[in-house]
Amino acid sequence: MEMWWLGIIAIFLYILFKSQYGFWKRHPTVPSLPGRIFSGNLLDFLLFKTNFGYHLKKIYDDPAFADKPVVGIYGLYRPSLLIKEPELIKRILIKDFDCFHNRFHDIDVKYDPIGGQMMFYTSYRLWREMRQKLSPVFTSAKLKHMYPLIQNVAKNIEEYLVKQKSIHPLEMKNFCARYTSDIVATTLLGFKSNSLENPSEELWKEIALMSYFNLKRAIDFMVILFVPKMARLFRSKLFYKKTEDFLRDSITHAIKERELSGLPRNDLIDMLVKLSEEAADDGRDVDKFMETLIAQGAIFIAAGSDTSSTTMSNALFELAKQPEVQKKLKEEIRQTFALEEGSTISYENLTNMKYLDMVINETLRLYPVLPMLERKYQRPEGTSGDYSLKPFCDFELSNDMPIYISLFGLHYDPKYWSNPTKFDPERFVPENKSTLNPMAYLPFGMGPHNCIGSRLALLQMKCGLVHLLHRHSVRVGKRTCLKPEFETKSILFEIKGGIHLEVVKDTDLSE
Ligand code: HEM
Repeated sequence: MEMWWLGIIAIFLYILFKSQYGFWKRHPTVPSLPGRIFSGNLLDFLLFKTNFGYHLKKIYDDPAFADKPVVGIYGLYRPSLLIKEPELIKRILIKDFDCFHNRFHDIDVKYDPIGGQMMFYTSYRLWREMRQKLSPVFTSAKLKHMYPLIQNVAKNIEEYLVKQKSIHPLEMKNFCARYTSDIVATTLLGFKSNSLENPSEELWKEIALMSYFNLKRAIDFMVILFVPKMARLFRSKLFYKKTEDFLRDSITHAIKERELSGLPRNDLIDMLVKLSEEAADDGRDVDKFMETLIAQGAIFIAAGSDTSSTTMSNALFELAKQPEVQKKLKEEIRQTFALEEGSTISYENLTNMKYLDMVINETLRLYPVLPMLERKYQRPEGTSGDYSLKPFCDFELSNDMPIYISLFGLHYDPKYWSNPTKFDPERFVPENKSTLNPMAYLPFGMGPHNCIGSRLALLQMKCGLVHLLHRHSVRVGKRTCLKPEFETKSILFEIKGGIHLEVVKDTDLSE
């Protein structure tokens, strides 16, 4: 009898999935990939053979969809759209933001109050409040104020290298991650740490754990990305329990300390203290609101370190492979230091370094560390009807349909970039900028949801690279893998096994 039931359920599921996977066939105006039962178009990704960003690029590059504005895919069982046409991307990210103001992924706030309230994951209402209130942390004036703190950490890496042998093999991802972790400590949390000299620094260890994906965490991310409603069933949370406890304790501690000391530092914690006071004045439940504040501190720590250290180490990898580019950058660094006759570079001079800017832009093009953007269509309140993709495609998006934009695909598309696999900072020479299609280059996203920390990211990466390359060069060594593969479990686009280079004191370059 029970077998009968199982059989009926299996047939029911089969018919359901079959009808689901017929969606794009029923909408032939959209070119699409046929979906496989249960995995849709995600089999390789589900088997960890590929990273989701890389997987989307493969679909983007499929010759069957060359010159197509959109491609219909199945995210597991759900019909979703990959958008390729830059003008349509502009509509989704900017012009029609009121229809696309939420990302598709979702986290159950009751089950995961920290993950679910983070600015990156939360829904529109809380996002808008937090984005408005926290944007002032990243104004030019605030960054200028933070600059000496960043500079101290950057000088520290220079001094650390000076103390090493003349040829020093280093795994750059790890090295840069220690640097960005020390910057998070000083600019966001208000304390000094030195994870280069002291690898057992707690913050560094916790940040390293945040970017570590074991099988369970990789599955948790898949659930959050594709079947968010099942997160509770799978017990999927954004962070490991240990990381969550650390974030809760350290951010609460930093806020309480600052309240007690009353000494402002113009950083994130000052802003969180201010928001907590405003919440008390408005009669909000302060304890509950503290979780909301911790969530914002947590996303800044999580998003602030790994993205920047990955990009910095990717830049060093390309510089090591292309000594001519490195030479040109080092000449700019030398000239900029010479302007000030000392061991430091002012904020203005650093932000005026054109070639450094070009090198970082080109690194972010080749290695968009967050390789895709996502949104979902939601009817604005009080309206009815679906969203038409005309004149690009005769199709209407229905409510909640997921939308993906492949940064990795766009950044390598020969329609927008000549010789796209070549690392060539000259593409970003200021005179060329007007010829680039802004929607084909989106390393920090675009529109109201764009990266709130992009200016801090650029500042810390530039300052770190300048001090690293001030008296040293990087070169390919015996352990360097010149054809690297990418992590398949991580949500970020990271080189597998790290980036092994040799750091050479400039006087010893001839060796
Ligand atoms: C190289 C470094 C970085 C890269 C490439 C990067 C990239 C991105 C991208 C692509 C997005 C999604 C934008 C969109 O959906 O349109 C994003 C969002 C975000 N990033 Fe970054 N990011 C970096 C560094 C940082 C830093 C340093 C912080 C904070 C200290 C930060 C905080 C955030 C937050 C909070 C969001 C969500 C913004 C929102 O939804 O309103 N990121 N970032």
